[in-house]
Amino acid sequence: MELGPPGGAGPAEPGPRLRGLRGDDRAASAAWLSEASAGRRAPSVAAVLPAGGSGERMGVPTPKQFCPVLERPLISYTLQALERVCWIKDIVVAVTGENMEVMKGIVQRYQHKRISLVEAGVTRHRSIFNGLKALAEDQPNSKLCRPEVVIIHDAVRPFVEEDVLLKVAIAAKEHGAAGAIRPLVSTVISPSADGCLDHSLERASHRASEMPQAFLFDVIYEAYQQCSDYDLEFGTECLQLALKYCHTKAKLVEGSPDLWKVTYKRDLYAAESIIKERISQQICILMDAKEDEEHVGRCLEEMLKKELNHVKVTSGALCHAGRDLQQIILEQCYNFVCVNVMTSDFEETRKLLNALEESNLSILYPVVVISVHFLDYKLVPFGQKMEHLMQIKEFAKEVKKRNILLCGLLIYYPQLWRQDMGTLEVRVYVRPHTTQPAYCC
Ligand SMILES: Nc1ccn([C@@H]2O[C@H](COP(=O)(O)OP(=O)(O)OP(=O)(O)O)[C@@H](O)[C@H]2O)c(=O)n1
Ligand SMILES: O=C(CO)[C@H](O)[C@H](O)COP(=O)(O)O
Repeated sequence: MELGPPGGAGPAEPGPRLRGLRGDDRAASAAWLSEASAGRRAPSVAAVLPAGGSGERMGVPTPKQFCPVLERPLISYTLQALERVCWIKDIVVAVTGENMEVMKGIVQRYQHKRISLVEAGVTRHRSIFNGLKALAEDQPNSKLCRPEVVIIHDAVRPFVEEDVLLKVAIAAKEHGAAGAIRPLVSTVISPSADGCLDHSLERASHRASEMPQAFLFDVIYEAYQQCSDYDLEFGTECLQLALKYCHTKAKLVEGSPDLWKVTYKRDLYAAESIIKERISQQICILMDAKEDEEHVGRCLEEMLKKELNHVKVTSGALCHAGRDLQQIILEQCYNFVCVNVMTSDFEETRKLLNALEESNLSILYPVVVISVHFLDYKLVPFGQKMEHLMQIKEFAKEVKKRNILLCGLLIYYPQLWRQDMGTLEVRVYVRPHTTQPAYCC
């Protein structure tokens, strides 16, 4: 079952995040990515996401991959993380028949791209095998093609970044198999049948195996085809299958601490706080000037980019940037700076507020909107400008009822300074401590 536009609409921008890659890794990644973006023959890569578990350890009726975190199902964050990676061509998700409609609804609601759904199996290995089968069968009606490299990633590990995906994919191409590892948090011990300690493992020489893992498709598919029923039933390690059935020794790649698997209820709270932390680092700047126009607004944008991790900019009047904005809201951006260069009214800010209200984004978590205007005393007296801008108080009172915190920023910026953009120095705190709407100058 295939969802999303045929051929798979790629993400808007490649956005490779090569942070953390060094020396040879960086060179290999750069080569891989430049081939991918030039449409040349970079290895084709697909991903399989097992999402057919019942989440017994979580102890809630809803399988954990569908549990809401800030109103959005956990699996949607994982899909978002994978579909941002432009060189992953197809994403095959294994879901139980019972949850197939729920999953289709999620794909549709959050407009996930390049997704195909297959029926899960009774164990994780069987679910993964079903995903691989869908990629292996070159069926006439299928848009899926057999990839050269396949990434396997649990649906319940939402914080996977492009750099680790790239590292395991590159290592899999070279070694046949690769997987992310982490240092052990606790020592692993082996109990004997009488419940006493038999022996303990030396912590420093063991590692926790995490996800993502990547394989040459032919290696892991062969391993699953050869796999005994016992291993399909009780096995927990795909790297082990590649070793046991294809004699392929996996390359181990150091992963980040955020790769952990959501397993217990407390993990949902941890996931929520990581998402909130990321939200506070994301900002959308809406600028009513055109992209090529040099203005202090651009200067503000550059400064924000230095301070925050994810800055998105949409330029031009909101009526043109509407689709961009819908997408940004869909990706759960909660901080907006509306820069009014061309006008001194609130038309653009008002359109943004309307779009936010319609989206219901602020139901669970407050949205912050900063409306920025510029002042030149010589052209308009300060008092007059302030009086005009004080209308914002009324808007702010209104939208605060819907959990949108609106405030204004008036920047003194005379014509004289416009030749020298470097003179502007503003610090914008996108999560103001006060919820009192005001204009600061
Ligand atoms: N028959 C199964 C069992 C598990 N999984 C998936 O494999 C991943 C990792 O498994 P795990 O954390 O063990 O998930 P659950 O089996 O759901 O959890 P629990 O063991 O607590 O029941 C999850 O994305 C899960 O949905 C799967 O696709 N098919
Ligand atoms: O960490 C992993 C890879 O090694 C898997 O996520 C883990 O093995 C899944 O196993 P289970 O479904 O039993 O939690």
